[in-house]
Amino acid sequence: MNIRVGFGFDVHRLVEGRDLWMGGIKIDHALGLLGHSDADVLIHAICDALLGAANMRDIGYHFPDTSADTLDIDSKILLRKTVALIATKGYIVGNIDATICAEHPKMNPHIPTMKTCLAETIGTDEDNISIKATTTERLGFTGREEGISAYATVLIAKTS
Ligand SMILES: Nc1ccn([C@@H]2O[C@H](COP(=O)(O)O)[C@@H](O)[C@H]2O)c(=O)n1
Ligand SMILES: C[C@@]1(CO)OP(=O)(O)OP(=O)(O)OC[C@H]1O
Repeated sequence: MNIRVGFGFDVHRLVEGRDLWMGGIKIDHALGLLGHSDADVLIHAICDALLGAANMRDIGYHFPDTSADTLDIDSKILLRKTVALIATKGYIVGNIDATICAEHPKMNPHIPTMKTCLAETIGTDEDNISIKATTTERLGFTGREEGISAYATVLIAKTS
């Protein structure tokens, strides 16, 4: 079996007047992430990791932030399209391990729902999706609550 690893990283700025989308779900919070899309930073990191694993460039290459087609788009659509892109090279998602860096809100209560949502979106078992969260101990831009970042590592596999 041909397996490959990929890594993704993304950052979005926290602002007033936007919804906070994370891992495909809307989380109740005073601030939301700014972006051309819904700015779901976790999904964007996962898309980049999948594309990197398949050596297929990155999310902005396939879904430009200059396009009207991606304005305010639900990032679950981008994730579904990314899974379809790697499938053109014969790859399926093996497993995903991701970390969200956010001072607030607490992600832990939402992680089971995010896992269910992402597993459905990708078409894989929930056990293949690990999501973790950490503060940065009030240090840096995430610690000052100016933004949220996310990291993702993935394994993809070609079964034939
Ligand atoms: N936005 C966050 C950040 C952290 N968590 C959970 O709290 C634990 C402790 O965080 P530290 O940054 O102090 O290590 C962490 O391991 C997570 O379980 C969270 O849910 N949401
Ligand atoms: C997702 C896209 C496309 O809507 O835009 P943003 O929501 O701004 O997100 P980013 O992580 O900067 O990169 C990729 C983009 O092209």
